[in-house]
Amino acid sequence: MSEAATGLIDTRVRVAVDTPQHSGLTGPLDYLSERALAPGSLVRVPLGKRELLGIVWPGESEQDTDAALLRPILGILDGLPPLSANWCALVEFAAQYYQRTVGELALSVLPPQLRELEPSQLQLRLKRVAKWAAEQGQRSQEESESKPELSEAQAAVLAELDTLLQAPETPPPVLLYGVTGSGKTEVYLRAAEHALAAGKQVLVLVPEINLTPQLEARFAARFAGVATVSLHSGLTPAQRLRNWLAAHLGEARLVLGTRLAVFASLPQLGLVVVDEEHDPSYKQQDGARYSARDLAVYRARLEKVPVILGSATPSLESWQRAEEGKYKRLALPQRIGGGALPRVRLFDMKTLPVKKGVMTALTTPLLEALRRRLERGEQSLVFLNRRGYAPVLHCGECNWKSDCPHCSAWRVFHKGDRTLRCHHCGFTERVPSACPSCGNMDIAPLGRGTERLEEQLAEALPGARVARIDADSTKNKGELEAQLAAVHAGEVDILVGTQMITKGHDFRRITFVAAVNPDGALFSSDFRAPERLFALLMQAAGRAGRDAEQAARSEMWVQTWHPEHALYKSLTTHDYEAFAAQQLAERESAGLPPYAHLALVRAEARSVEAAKAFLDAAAAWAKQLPDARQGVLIYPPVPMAVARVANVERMQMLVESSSRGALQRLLWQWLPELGALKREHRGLMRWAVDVDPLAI
Ligand SMILES: Nc1ncnc2c1ncn2[C@@H]1O[C@H](COP(=O)(O)OP(=O)(O)OP(=O)(O)O)[C@@H](O)[C@H]1O
Ligand SMILES: [Zn+2]
Repeated sequence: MSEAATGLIDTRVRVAVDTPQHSGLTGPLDYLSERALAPGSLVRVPLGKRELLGIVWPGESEQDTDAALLRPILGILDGLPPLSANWCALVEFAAQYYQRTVGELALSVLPPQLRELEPSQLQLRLKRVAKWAAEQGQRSQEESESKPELSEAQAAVLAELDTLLQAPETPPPVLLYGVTGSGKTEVYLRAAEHALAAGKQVLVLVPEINLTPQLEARFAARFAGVATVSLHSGLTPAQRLRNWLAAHLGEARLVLGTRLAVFASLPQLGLVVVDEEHDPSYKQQDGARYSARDLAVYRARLEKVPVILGSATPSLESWQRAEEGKYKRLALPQRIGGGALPRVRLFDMKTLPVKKGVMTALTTPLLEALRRRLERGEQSLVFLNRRGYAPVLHCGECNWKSDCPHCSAWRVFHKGDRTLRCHHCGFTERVPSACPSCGNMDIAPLGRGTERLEEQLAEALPGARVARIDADSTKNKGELEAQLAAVHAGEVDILVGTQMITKGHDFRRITFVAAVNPDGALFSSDFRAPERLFALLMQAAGRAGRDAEQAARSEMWVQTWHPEHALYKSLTTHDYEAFAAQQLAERESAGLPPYAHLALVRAEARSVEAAKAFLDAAAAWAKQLPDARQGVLIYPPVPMAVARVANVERMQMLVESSSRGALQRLLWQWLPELGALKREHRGLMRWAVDVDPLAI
């Protein structure tokens, strides 16, 4: 030890650490080590007065700094194989593309517990993982469920996949475009089976935690004896570390997870699947605002493995790439067993007799339709994308409304626990018994959310078993599983819920789906709102008639004031392709993604003026960069849709270019300056950049 210490202490290593943003340190830092360390090794290093976890980063250290100024590393997490070069390359790309530092991103995607682990604790964890893997292996393959016979379309898709896999070059990303209920999951299972049999690890991404149990069960049933782990934010820190280690050590062969799983360490990765690839949840909304779908594609290319993006309503970005031939499109145009998609009926709200006051969502014809299903013993699903009892409470005397004192938003009335709750900042109070402004006792809810809809349905249809699934009804662990199980078991007649119930679930008994108030998104200022609405309604429709025997009489009911709208016309014919073509044409003529590339620079401050002053100054600085600004347009700052949250004013500035490269070049030169600029703007609290933002 002492010999090595004297002889080799000056071996330089580059280490990625999570340096605080204000430190101005952006790249990996140089340290001294007693011995050369493989890139990807985990080490403990000093930074200021602290001791941090770091990753030995690939690449050359800066030889010109004086070795006497460098500090030695403090320890090595022995027994842990290094992170692969591909993993480091993925993180490096993501950090660059989304404008973060490598160290920050790398450390933020590792399980948090890894940071505090003593070497002795690590040894213990490693032993436990080995034991867990041995137990998993004991279930015999024979316990696996039998495989269904493939439909013709599934077989054709798999044959094409096979050809792609056998070609010598890296396969292009595959866009699996399959209508709802067409058996996309079976394709994932078969593709996974191939990869597993070839000794590879498989990564499957799903958009939301609430879809993981169902998928986990399907994979577990098919692959008994194959060590499987999940990775998502609902795990305890200990579970997350264990699962991450299992994947990193190659013990877990199958990894299922939400967006953060795209960064799982998978030394033998052989296949990536992104289910419901259009889903907005794949975009991280704070910190490094990455798109897990896009990174999955990047990672697959890096590792030279196939990636399957599956959806009934692909994102327009992916669809466009398939149209250009950059992605290989494989289609499953029919439902399994020949079941039809539900007939879509647009109900024109204008045909209702005009009455004073709030319109009811439960129109007489809708109640009739629900009653018919009840009589036949069939299930219905009623979809409303707004939770709570009513979005606002209102006083008819003085016009008081339940606004949030801290946000530019209403507080939502939750009847169950008699609270007024702000869905933006969380500010919660008990419902006042009289108007806080004039004392009038008669304050009334305006509009409706799922809670009220549930109540009204139960009143209007006595005897019907009505259940509600939304973020409020599923707060506690196990509630969602229990509620879904009740639906599957036929213990529910009418299921009310938010978009949570429209995605992915393989409900077998539902023959009727109603969207009671979907118009809101038609006229939104966000150019992606129609795309999201269309996908949501197609997904919702997709929950009906999944059992081929009932498919013929399955129906979707859409209550709208705008039945003539092109979006609804495409919905009635289940014509995603027509909708996509129309939207893409609009986007092209308006110069919007995927024909242009966007970034948002956001600022948060105590006052509107401070936020605006910072963004104005930032824009002025960028205008001095003639080279970088080539072909890049910077728009004036505007308030965000919800301008004030928790007493913070939020503004944003759109940056646009038809060239991804030009946009990236500008951001690279520009953003490092904003740190210095922030110091000159005292009122500014935070700024951030969102590359490829989803919501504008
Ligand atoms: N080849 C097959 N033979 C019999 N049943 C099948 C076959 N393939 C899939 N299924 C069944 O068909 C149903 C629908 O399949 P799946 O849930 O995979 O559809 P999907 O395309 O993922 O739909 P969604 O987009 O709505 O999630 C499932 O119950 C599945 O078990
Ligand atoms: Zn609030």
